[in-house]
Amino acid sequence: MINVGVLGATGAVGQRFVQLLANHPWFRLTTLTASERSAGKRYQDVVNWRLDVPFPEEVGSLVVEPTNVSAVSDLDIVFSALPADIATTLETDIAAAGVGVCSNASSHRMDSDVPLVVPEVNPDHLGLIDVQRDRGTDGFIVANPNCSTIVLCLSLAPLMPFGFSHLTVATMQAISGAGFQGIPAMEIYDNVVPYIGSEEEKMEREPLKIMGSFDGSEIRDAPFKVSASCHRVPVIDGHTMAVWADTPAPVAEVIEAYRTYAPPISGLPHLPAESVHYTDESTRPQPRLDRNRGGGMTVSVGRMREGLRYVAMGHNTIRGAAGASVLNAELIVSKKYV
Ligand SMILES: NC(=O)C1=CN([C@@H]2O[C@H](COP(=O)(O)OP(=O)(O)OC[C@H]3O[C@@H](n4cnc5c(N)ncnc54)[C@H](OP(=O)(O)O)[C@@H]3O)[C@@H](O)[C@H]2O)C=CC1
Ligand SMILES: N[C@@H](CC(=O)OP(=O)(O)O)C(=O)O
Repeated sequence: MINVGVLGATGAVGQRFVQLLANHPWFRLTTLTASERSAGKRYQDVVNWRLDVPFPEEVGSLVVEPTNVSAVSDLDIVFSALPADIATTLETDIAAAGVGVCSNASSHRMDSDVPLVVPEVNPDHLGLIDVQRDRGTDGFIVANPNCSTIVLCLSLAPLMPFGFSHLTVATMQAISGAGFQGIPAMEIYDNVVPYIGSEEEKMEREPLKIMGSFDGSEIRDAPFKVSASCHRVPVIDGHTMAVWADTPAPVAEVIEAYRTYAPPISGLPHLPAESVHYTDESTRPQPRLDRNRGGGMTVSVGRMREGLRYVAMGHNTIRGAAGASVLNAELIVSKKYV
């Protein structure tokens, strides 16, 4: 068993980490951290458990640690669900102390030596860990992308062989994406908010790195352009997006590619049976009906039309956040980096 911890374990993403790690077959969850407000108390006494799954009693008596290097320096891997401003320095310091950091935070995603990984899409980018280790530490940072970016990139995986030069995407993002304190009920109930700070910029640049090529020392960006418009909608979990790609590929061939898509990895506990599920139903995918497919790890795609136009949807705090990091860690272990 590999000893792991969660930074920011009381938050929206932190709770998902705890859900996924409490009974993990490879990882032993020994350490939970949060802010000074929560430190020193038992997790079950301090966490306001808001997930739609039962509280994992087995970790309830763990005492929450303050979030600092010494709290986690004897672990093999830490999962970071910290606000980005806190993650920036802390993740670097933890990696320098010899610990592997699998991060949800946006702080290091675009660093040239940090792999930005979706395991089914760019598992080879983990080679950047060796570039980080050339600096003389066993520790490393591996980031997972923004939650909307992950759903978009998985939905693109079967489409890549057809080629395109310009993507347009309009998102409908769940309120859990803003964190537990993120958006007041009075703003989102009976409403749509057509702005999410920095989200469009992330969706426009992260896919180019993820879909880029790795030559053993650096990533060369993929040669397409993304135009994004991001919107908050009154859905609890599940980011939906309408996508337009400028390819003349025949719809029937594209749908067949989705149906037969097989990722280049296997044998990881959180790899779902289907990473991308194509549905023929004209009113799907829908967040309420489809977000828990594959334990929340499957991205659902439908409404493929000439143009090429389609709709994609994925669970933002599982596939888009905690589940993405856990799958990254499983890939890291399977490739013997830990
Ligand atoms: N929500 C989502 O869908 C996604 C979120 N992310 C990213 O994941 C990270 C966490 O987001 P989310 O879970 O939504 O945020 P939340 O606000 O729900 O949780 C924040 C967590 O960080 C802790 N924390 C806050 N301030 C400090 C501090 N000064 N020192 C140490 N710990 C602190 C909190 O502890 P306490 O309870 O004690 O205050 C809590 O555990 C962010 O970087 C976010 O951008 C990434 C992808 C998707
Ligand atoms: N901004 C995303 C969630 C998030 O925190 O993204 P990032 O990890 O890129 O900061 C949303 O609101 O749905």
